[in-house]
Amino acid sequence: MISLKGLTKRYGDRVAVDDLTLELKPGTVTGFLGPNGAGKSTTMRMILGLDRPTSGTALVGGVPYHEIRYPLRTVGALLDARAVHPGRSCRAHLLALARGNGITRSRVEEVLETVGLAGVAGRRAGVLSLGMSQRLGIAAALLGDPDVLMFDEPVNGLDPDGVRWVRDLMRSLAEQGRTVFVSSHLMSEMQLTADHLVVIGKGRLIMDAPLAAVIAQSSLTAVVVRSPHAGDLSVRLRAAGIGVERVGENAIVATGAGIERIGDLAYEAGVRLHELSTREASLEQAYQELTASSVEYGVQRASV
Ligand SMILES: Nc1ncnc2c1ncn2[C@@H]1O[C@H](COP(=O)(O)OP(=O)(O)OP(=O)(O)O)[C@@H](O)[C@H]1O
Repeated sequence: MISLKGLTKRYGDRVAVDDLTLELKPGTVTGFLGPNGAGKSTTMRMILGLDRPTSGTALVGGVPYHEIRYPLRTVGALLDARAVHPGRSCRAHLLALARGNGITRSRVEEVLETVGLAGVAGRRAGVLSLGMSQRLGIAAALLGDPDVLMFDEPVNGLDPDGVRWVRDLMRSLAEQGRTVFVSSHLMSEMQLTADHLVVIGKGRLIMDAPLAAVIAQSSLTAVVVRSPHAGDLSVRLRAAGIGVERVGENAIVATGAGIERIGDLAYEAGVRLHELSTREASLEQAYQELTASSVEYGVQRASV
């Protein structure tokens, strides 16, 4: 479990993280989303004791990171895959981390196997591809078999098989009851991986909700209705405050209410239905709506 209370970081007069209060639950993959510069890495760095909060607290399993005796056995993290001594082999890098945390040699071999680096364990970290470096970073995070795992952009540089492997790994870590906190800009991937989402913009919390709720609240999530009495039903739905768009003689797209409510209203109105289905927004669409006013470093959309 990770708990943030009023977590704030200022650099001069710039507020990188602004009063974040959150609880990240075990058994869940929580996706951490936000535009460039939103404060995701700074938040993760404060949880790991690498940056000092200006105010507020970040606790892992109820205590600040610096009070944890064997940190790698409590929280594993991948922040910057390239932050490894370039002259050290993969195995030597992991052995050095293991020694400081009371972790066995055999565990090093085990995680090398898990991340698919056993065959190149003797290779120097400095000559690894970005994807292999990511795998080494993930191995380091897994080393202490921790209950809490944090990954900053873990699929960066991975090929499609690697991306899928990370997705399956995150899911299985959560299924084992661990707390998994992962940042990414790849919305399609997050939609497949995360149960819960935390969205921030300009350091502030925008949303802390289950994935399904984030998608449901999008204005692009709608209910599609086909009925031979679409006109009558439109009047009825509008009277109930529901957004209605006619899309052809017999079809309606309704927004602002769930499928159950629309079905009930149709039933009450005695209107026969030939289709009642949900058209879900993608996470990408929901995310864009949520963060539209928080994008600092965006480019203007090209008009075609
Ligand atoms: N050491 C630092 N000194 C000054 N400003 C910093 C420092 N580290 C981060 N910042 C600023 O804090 C803000 C948040 O940065 P951060 O790297 O946490 O964002 P992010 O959400 O991880 O972005 P990205 O998606 O681009 O990785 C940015 O405006 C950044 O310029």
